[in-house]
Formats: sequence, C-alpha cells, structure tokens
Amino acid sequence: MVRYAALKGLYDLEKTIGSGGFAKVKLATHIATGEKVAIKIMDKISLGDDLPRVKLEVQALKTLLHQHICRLYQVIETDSHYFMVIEYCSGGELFDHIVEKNRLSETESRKFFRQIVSAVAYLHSLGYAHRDLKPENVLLDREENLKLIDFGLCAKPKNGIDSHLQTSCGSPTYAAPELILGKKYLGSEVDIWSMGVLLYALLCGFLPFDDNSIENLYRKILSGKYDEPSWLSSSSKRLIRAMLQIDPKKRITIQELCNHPWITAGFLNPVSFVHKTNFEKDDDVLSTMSAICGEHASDIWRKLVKSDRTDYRTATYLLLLDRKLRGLSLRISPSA
Ligand SMILES: COc1cc(O)cc(Nc2ccc(C(=O)Nc3ccc4c(c3)C[NH2+]CC4)cc2)c1
Repeated sequence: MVRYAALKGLYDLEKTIGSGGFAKVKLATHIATGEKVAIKIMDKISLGDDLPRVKLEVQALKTLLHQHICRLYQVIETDSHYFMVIEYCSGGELFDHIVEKNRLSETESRKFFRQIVSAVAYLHSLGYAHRDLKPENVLLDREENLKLIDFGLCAKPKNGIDSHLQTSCGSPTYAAPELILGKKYLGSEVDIWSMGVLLYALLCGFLPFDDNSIENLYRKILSGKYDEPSWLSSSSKRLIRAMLQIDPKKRITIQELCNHPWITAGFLNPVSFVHKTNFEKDDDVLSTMSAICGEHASDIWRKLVKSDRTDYRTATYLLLLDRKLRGLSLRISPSA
C-alpha cells in the first residue's frame, strides 16, 4: 500500500474503488471518527494541463450543498499530489445497479430520476453545468439515494448558465448533437440531453445511441433516432422524446422537466431543491469536538464558518454530523 505522508494520522488508505484518467479513488477511513471516505488522488505531473480543472472542481464543490451531490470534505495539496476527500457512497455506481437488474421498473427509475433532476436543477440555478452526466457519474449511498459525482468537466460560464460554451467534453455516448458538431452550446441544454440518455438507460437497460465505431455513433446521435422498446409507457416515451430533441431550442427545459407529468406521477409535488448556503450548526457535534481539542465550541464553529470548508476540521465536523444523522454515537479517538 503506497503511503502518503500528507495523510498520516488523518486517513488510513484501503482498496482502490475507482480509477480513470489522471486520478485514482481509494476507500479510506477518517481515523478520528472511524468513518469511511473516498479519496481521489491526483498526481500533479500526470494532471498536466488539466491542473486548472481540479481547482475549478474544488471551487464548484465547495459551494454545492445538496443531498444528491456527493460531498467534498477536505482537500489536501502537496508539491506532488492533490487529495480530494469525498463522501463515500457504499452502493457504488448506478451503472452497476442497472446492469445487475437488467433494467429498472418505471417506479424505481422515477425515484432515482427525480433525485438527479433535483441535483441538476440546483446546479443550473447556481449557474453550473455538469457536462458529463452518465450512470458512471451517479453513485448510490447506503440508503440507495443518488449522489452526483465528478465535476471535473463542470462549467460555470462567466456570463451565467445561459451563455454559450464551446469546449467539447464528456463521453460521446451521452453527448448532445450540438456538442459533437462542435457548435456553441448551452451547458443547461446539453445536460438535459445527457439526462435523456440516462433516463433511457434506467428504463431500458441499454443505450439509445451505441456503436463501436465513433462515426456510426455520431451518425446515430445526429439522426436522433432510437428504439422505443415495447415495455416503455407512452408517458415515458413522450418524456424521453422531449429530452432527446436534436434541436436544443425544442428540448424540454429543466423547469418543465421538474413539473413533467411522468416526473410527478405518484408524487405530491414537482421536483424541487433547497438553496443551502451553509451547513447547519450542531451543538452535540461541536461539544464532542471541543471535548477532544480543548477549544470552546463557539470558537470551533466560528473557525468552521470562516474556513474555506476544505480543511480537516470541516471534514471531522461533517463526518460527525453524518454519524449523528444516522443515530450513531459521536466519538473521536484522541489520537486525532
Ligand atoms: C464529488 O465527488 C466526486 C468528485 C470527483 O471528481 C470524483 C469522484 N469520484 C468517485 C468515484 C467513485 C467513488 C466511489 O465511492 N466508488 C465506489 C463506492 C463503492 C463501491 C464501488 C465504487 C464499487 N464496488 C461496490 C462498492 C467515489 C468518488 C467523486
């Protein structure tokens, strides 16, 4: 097991649970609380020109507080590496969950899809676009709630979500026609297309556009033609068609999506989200931390609110808060 001095005494690294590109993700234990976390380890040399993306992602994640967006607890930077300490989602990738069940029922698909729509609506309301929405970038936590991950490609256009982007990014299979044509596009519109592909994958268990050759794949995407298996209800067919519109101006908007009949069927209300600007103050957690580190709870809270929210104190506070919300004891091992 590779040892990193920067993690010594803070986190015990365990097995690798994800890898891709210039990063690997390892399971780890936050020693002070015993809580599991995921640590995305990036080597600065192999990051190369992608280095600015890490800072963009960290900046985005620090402001994104939503129950269906994977939480960033801490960032550790050394001369050679970045470590992103992230909420551990023990259910793994939504992709594997779909494969395991072949395809999901309309009810289960709706439960999951409402959570994704809530996270993306929240993201767009803050001026961000994800730009790489796919089942591999959606994890399940222990209660089978969804968590959106990997904001390495997310963009916050300087003139707001309605200003055009140009960078071609994301996986071709989920990419909107205007994106693969290299046209100027709106982040919000390409996210809607990718969510259409995601919803299709949930309900069908396979992809609407798929081909081993990239030219054939592009041709299929640009045609906008895909199979509609017999088990799809007419309501789900209508929704998928509204999302997989080739012309982005004809595509359903995120607001219309939140209120779509297929989305609200069986639920009392449309999809919504809460704009949380800060994490809640919890006196039990603060007094637990105060008992160990000797500082007054009020001083700990003041430092937390003032901090850039990616330090060890923040990680310890949030992990203890998670434990409390799950009804577990609040304990910190003194070695912390
Ligand atoms: C904000 O969250 C992020 C941001 C980012 O840039 C990258 C990631 N990447 C992750 C990828 C995977 C996991 C993860 O926990 N994967 C996982 C968890 C449990 C299991 C597996 C994978 C696979 N076997 C079953 C159990 C965590 C972060 C996140």
